[in-house]
Amino acid sequence: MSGQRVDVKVVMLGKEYVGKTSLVERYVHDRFLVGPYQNTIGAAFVAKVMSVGDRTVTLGIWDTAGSERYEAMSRIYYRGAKAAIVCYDLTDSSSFERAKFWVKELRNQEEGCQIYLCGTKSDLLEEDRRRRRVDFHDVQDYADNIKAQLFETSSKTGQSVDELFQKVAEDYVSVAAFQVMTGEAARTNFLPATLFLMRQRASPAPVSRCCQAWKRIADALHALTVVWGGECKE
Ligand SMILES: Nc1nc2c(ncn2[C@@H]2O[C@H](COP(=O)(O)OP(=O)(O)OP(=O)(O)O)[C@@H](O)[C@H]2O)c(=O)[nH]1
Repeated sequence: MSGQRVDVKVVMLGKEYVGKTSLVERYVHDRFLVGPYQNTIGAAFVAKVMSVGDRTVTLGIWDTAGSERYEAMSRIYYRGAKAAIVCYDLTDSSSFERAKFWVKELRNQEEGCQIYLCGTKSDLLEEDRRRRRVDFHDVQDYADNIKAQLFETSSKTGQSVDELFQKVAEDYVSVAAFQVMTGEAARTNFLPATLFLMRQRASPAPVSRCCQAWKRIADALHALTVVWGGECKE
């Protein structure tokens, strides 16, 4: 990991053999490894620096093991993730059921995590349409329901792989910009709201002029303290 600062924690989830590692390999190293399948054990981490407009964003990608044997471990890796790429194999309907399992988990455990559904191995459908086992429209309806984005990719040809990760980074940048904006709004609204509260609290009880003057000074000092304290918290 070499202590690199990561902007977005991304976790890859999905049944074993759906092609999570191949997706990461294609995106990070632009290659497709052929040869005997090697299942991931535990999880693997890789960071990739990319650009979104004039911003540099570092994605920290956790590639988890799909085998149910490692399910408990995968849970550790999605903690605090800003984005989850939930993969299923377009030629294997059971892998889509497993994807739904992960979506449910994320919805229950990681509210702030943006979900990207990814149907893998689309090249196999190019070869033979009849191999499709997961209907595009069904998944699109499901994705709309859970407010997820849907991609169909091929790590073999590279189809839509860059687009998927680019979207993850772009969404991160726009959400971060939105948070800065709303943070600003909260700060600018803070002052008038505080003063309004101070005014409510300062409604005068019948006291002497001298007491009133001291009270005003005390209120003003208190208002300053509250405003100052609020600004420091930002
Ligand atoms: N044709 C084709 N085969 C793919 C594609 N992606 C992955 N595969 C193959 O599918 C098998 C599983 O790929 P992996 O990337 O290892 O799958 P995984 O989801 O990481 O598997 P686990 O580590 O067990 O969770 C390998 O034999 C890959 O070569 C693809 O886009 N097209």
